Amino acid sequence: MPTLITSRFLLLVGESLHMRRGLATSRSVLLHTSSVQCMSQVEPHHGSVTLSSIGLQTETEPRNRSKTNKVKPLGSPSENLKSKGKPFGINEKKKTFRVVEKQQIESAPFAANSFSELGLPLVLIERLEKEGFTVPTEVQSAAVPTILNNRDVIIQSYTGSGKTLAYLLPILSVVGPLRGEIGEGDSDGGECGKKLGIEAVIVAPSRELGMQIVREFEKVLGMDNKRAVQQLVGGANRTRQEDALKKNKPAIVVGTPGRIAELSASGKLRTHSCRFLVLDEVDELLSFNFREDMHRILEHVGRRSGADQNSDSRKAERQLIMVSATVPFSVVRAARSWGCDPLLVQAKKVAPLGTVSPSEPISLSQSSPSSSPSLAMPSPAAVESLPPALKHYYFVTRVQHKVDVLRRCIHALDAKFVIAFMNHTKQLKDVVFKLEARGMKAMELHGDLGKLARSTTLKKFKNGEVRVLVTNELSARGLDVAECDLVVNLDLPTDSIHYAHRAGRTGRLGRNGTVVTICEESEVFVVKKLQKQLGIPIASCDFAEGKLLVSEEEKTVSTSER
Ligand SMILES: Nc1ncnc2c1ncn2[C@@H]1O[C@H](COP(=O)(O)OP(=O)(O)OP(=O)(O)O)[C@@H](O)[C@H]1O
Repeated sequence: MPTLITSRFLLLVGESLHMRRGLATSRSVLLHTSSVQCMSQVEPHHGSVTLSSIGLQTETEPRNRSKTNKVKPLGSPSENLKSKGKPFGINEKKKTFRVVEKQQIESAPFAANSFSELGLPLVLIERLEKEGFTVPTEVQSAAVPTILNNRDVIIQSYTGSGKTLAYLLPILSVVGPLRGEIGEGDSDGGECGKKLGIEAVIVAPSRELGMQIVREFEKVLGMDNKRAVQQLVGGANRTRQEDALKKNKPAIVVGTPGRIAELSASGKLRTHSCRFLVLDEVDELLSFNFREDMHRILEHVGRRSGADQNSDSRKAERQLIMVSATVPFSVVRAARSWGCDPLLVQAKKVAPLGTVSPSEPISLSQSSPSSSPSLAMPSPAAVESLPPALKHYYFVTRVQHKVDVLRRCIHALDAKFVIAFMNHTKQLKDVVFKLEARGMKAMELHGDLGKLARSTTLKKFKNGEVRVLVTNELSARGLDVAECDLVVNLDLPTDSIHYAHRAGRTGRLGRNGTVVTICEESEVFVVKKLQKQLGIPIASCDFAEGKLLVSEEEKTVSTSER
């Protein structure tokens, strides 16, 4: 064990805002607590890859959709391509944007200068501005024009990079009360006041994520238009949801696979004429757990009843949008089989899916019995699942000291919003009890809790009443708490995909964030494998005088491994 600040261990906390992802220098800087700043300016961007730059300019109408967009978006992407040459723009001047106090945006992923460059209707841009969204992120800059071009897509970009708005905006451009030209200002949501039925179905793997997506829609729609979107999540009162569907006639529904499939099977949710099907966290949705429900959804949403199952018409009826930070090859296969000439949209790249082969996974390599983490090599694509500003460390301790290390870690980093992940629900309570006994406000969040308890806990965490959220995989995907500054793995995640999603709860939208894995000596080899597989440095840490020390040797090793 190191003595205080030896040559082997250098102080870590708040160390270098410039040290990113293994670019560590051998400096030893002593700083207290995490850096605290309020606003940041985004540096001019280096430009993004455009449809034209990859030769997709002419592929504006890849299929014969039965429901083509009636409205040509203002300054549509194809026009932009011709007239400007750089449709998604290169920042020429510095931009400011809203950030949560006490956090700094280090590497904001903004590409275009404004949302108006993306071909969105004016009314929608005005709404965005009102809500403080002025500059699109890179993935939004790439995805919005591609989706407006009627293309089926897989959107893959790291956690917290704004993938929700990346699909929400093109949908709201052509569906619901904010849609362009014909429908502008028509709060009925339909041409000449006529309701068009459900036009977009968004599927998410958990209630929490479903509700979060609904809130994002509501934020953009505004108070007056909130009814255009309805949540259909499991655990909530089904009859009430059915009544609301009848009464409000929403254009967009967001829900979990079970509830959507259930309502669809009972005939209460008519989605045959639906134009958009979005699968958020698609790799999770395609897992075994959701197989039957997802099959029903993929078969029925956006398909006319009686349509020939074997014909291509099932593909032509709807636009399929798949979204995740981690896209294993199984998702590529599903996109090819359920979509029509899908494109892969990443932050700086739009490419045909045909270019992706099983040996080149888009993102993290899929763990399978035959591919142990040790065999997985780091790839540039794997890095794209994790926010660039994240720092990763691990502590070695005995199992009975884990909670104490967690507590000391929180103090050392002065972390205010902490998510601690465990694998077994039963042990969450114990951790909460121990933290509370030491005066640290903590609460548990897991699937065994009722809907009300879950949402109350989440609310308390978000508004700062609770400092530590002790949870399991339920919170690993999609959960957006901008202020979350520390993620702790009290139990090791099962694989690198789970590590990436857990880690992604911090460092959202370019903010700083720290991920600490607390493990036993016998588990260190797993951390090393994760490090290799993800292509990131995960440095060993210890405490000294209440501060975190990082092993300089480990940092060097990690850096060279990348
Ligand atoms: N252009 C933007 N300007 C400012 N804030 C934005 C912008 N786009 C998205 N955000 C905000 O960034 C946060 C993260 O967005 P979002 O949850 O969509 O990320 P994500 O990529 O889907 O993450 P995950 O992979 O974890 O689900 C949200 O709070 C969202 O409101």
